[in-house]
Parts: sequence; C-alpha cells; structure tokens
Amino acid sequence: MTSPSTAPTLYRATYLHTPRNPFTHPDALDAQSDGGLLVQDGVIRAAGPFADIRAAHPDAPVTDLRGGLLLPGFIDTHVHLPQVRVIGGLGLPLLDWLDQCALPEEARMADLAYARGVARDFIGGLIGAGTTTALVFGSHFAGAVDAFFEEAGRTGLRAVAGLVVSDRLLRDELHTTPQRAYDEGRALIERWHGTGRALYAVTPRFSLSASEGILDACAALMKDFPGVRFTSHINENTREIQTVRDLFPCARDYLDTYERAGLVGRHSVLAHNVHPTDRELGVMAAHRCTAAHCPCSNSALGSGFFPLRRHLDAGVHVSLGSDVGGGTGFSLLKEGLQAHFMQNLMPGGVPLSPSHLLYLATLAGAEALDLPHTGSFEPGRAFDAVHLNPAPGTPLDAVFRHAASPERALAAAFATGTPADVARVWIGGDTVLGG
Ligand SMILES: O=c1[nH]c(=O)c2nc[nH]c2[nH]1
Ligand SMILES: [Zn+2]
Repeated sequence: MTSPSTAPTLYRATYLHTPRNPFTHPDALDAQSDGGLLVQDGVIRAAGPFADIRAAHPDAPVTDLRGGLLLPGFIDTHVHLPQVRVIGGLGLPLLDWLDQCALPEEARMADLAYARGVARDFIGGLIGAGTTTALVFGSHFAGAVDAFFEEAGRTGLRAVAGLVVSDRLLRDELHTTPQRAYDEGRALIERWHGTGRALYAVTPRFSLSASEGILDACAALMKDFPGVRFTSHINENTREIQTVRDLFPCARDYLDTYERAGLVGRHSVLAHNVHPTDRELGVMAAHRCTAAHCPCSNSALGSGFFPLRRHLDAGVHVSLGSDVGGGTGFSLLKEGLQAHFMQNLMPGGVPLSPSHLLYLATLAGAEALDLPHTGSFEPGRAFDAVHLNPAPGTPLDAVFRHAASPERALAAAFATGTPADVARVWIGGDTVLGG
C-alpha cells in the first residue's frame, strides 16, 4: 500500500547544485538566481527558473527563501562519532593524538548513558553544519552504535555507520576478537541496515590496529550482507604507514592489507590517502572505491598535502570528510576552503573553483556512498537541502546582497560561511533544523 500524497510545496530561492562532476564536465554547475524547486512527499518533482515552475504549478503554495543560498545538504564521508567532545587537540601527529586525545575519550563510550549524550552532541553538530548524510565511524562498543542509530533515526539524519573493530595496539578495552567482531556486526546489520534511512558500514579502524583475523571477519560480513558499505583509514601519516609495513611484511603496500582480505570495492571509502603509491591509486580506480579527503584534519595533525592531482589522473573518486575530531569541526564549507588553500599552496595542486568545492561537499559524497537519490537538486532526488542565510550586518550577508552572480555568492559561502549561517536544513523534505 502506498501512502497518500501530500500537497506539493514550491521553494523559491537562489539555488546552486552540481548535477554533474566538474572535474570531468565543463558545465557542471547549475545556478538559478531566482529558482524554483517543487517538492512533494520529500522528493524534488521539478526544478528550474521560478517563473517556469510557477507557470506549470500555479496552485502550489510557495515558501520564499530569497535572500540566502539554497544548496543540497552536505555529505560528510568521514567523521568519528566518539570524538565530538575532543575536537581541538591541536599540535600532535596522528599516533600521539590517538593515544592522548581520541582513545581515552573513545573508551568512555562503554558507558551507555555517556554514549547517548555524545550521539546527541554529534548529530546536533552535523545537522547544525548543514550535513544531511554522513558516513560515520561509530564506536568500539556495540551499545553505543545502537544508541547512535536510534538518535539518527529520531533526528532524520541519513547515517551510514558501523561498529569500529580492532584487536591490537590501541587500549585493551577497545579490543575485540574476530568472532565477536563478526557476531556483533551481524546483529547490528540485521537491526539497522536498511532501517529507515540507516545503512551499515563495516569499519575496521585501520590496519595498524587490525590483525588479518579481524580483516577476515570484516570480509565475511561484507560477503554475507551484500550492500553494506566498507570504510577504514589509509596512508595518513608516515609513521603509521611504516608500522603497517612492519605488521604486514607480505603486503605490497597499505592498500594491499585490505585488498588481500577482499575489502576494496565499489562500496569502499578509505579516509585520507595522503601518501599513496601509484599501484594503490591504480587499484582504487579499478575497483571504483573512494578516497575521503579530510583537509582540516590533514592540516591539524600535520599529516601532509593530499595529492588530488594524482587521484584525478589515476581516476580515483574523491569525496570530502570533516574527520571530527582530528578535524576541526563539522562544517564542510570549512573543509572546502581548506582543500582550496592546500591545493593552492602545494606544487602541482589542482585549482578548485566554487563548483568543485560544492561537488566535493555534495554529489561526490552521494556517489561515494552509492546513494543516487541524494547529492543534487535533480528531479527524482530527495529534498535534502541547506539554506544559508547569514544574519543581517555580517560580512557574508553583505556579500550575498551585493554578489555579481550566484557563483560569487557560493565562493563567499565557502570562504567565510560557518554553522551560524545555517538557517534551515531539510532531509527527505522534513525540516530538521530551523524553519
Ligand atoms: O584521523 C584519524 N582519526 C582516527 O580516529 C584514526 N584512527 C585510526 N586512524 C585514524 N586517523
Ligand atoms: Zn578518521
């Protein structure tokens, strides 16, 4: 039985989206200075100049959003649930930061009441930044992952998340066994994968903390539950890479530790990849897996400059992640700006236009997660959107009011926009913030 249709709403706004990939298509940006989006039952039914949509739907009630910018909801493809309360541990390289900042906090997630509070802080941070879909590194504790999925379901967030599994070199209380990793993963998948907007991601923390047995347990889950996603870390920090080399003497490189277990595929998202070999890039492209680029984290932890040009030349798909709490906050506007800065500063960097940044923060994530109903304002997609409407008197408001074009306003949003400028957020047509 299908549920009865609700009345359509016509949103009138300056809107921008990238229905195509600007790295491969010259005219990827669609910008409407006076645009209309007709939304019914949470789905975009028509999009284009307001006058055209209005003429075709003269009776639809209009929600007037003029004065700001309407963008597709942001898609964060790498962010850690248990790290929201430790954002800002600046000045340490990865392995020291894990020991001193991240892992002590992650151990606190054993306490379910604590974990529930963290899930609320975390999801509030995501939605408050205009993020409508996130690939989330969950917790090492299954109860905390349950609490997260419950909270995500309550708020409406599109969450792809999983139990983080490790069996060495972290802290004892964060370690599991291959059998327990499989059993707890299976129970979580059966409970959450495909429930409402939730999807499951099999999530070994990184090869440094995973034996071959744990990676095999992850592969067994991927095989037994086709359609679940896979995520982990790769090639973030030179000391980490050397340690992985020592731990897996038979592996050709870091990627090979996942590849040998059968974990590299279309539904794999590997965070960072700051120091890849050409072989790794070739294999990632051949398997159509994604590198989640996390520029604020790479800067804060001193991990290095992401070789975007080499990824693009090799044909590797790239998306964007905040990597909270190694990263410095939830805003993908800030991540876009930092990506732009880093490509500007590095030899052979890729000049990133506002449409590249918008694509990386939206459609690229939808492609990475294989969620074709999200990521742009094309008719048929869900109405996941963020309305940026800066307070009067702020510099961003001044730019918006005087911008020569929507594209210039978009550039300013990346340059200076923050969660304070997020006025309203919709997921599947439901208002989840503001309104
Ligand atoms: O940036 C990172 N954050 C983490 O929590 C982590 N764990 C392994 N590797 C990691 N990298
Ligand atoms: Zn991470």
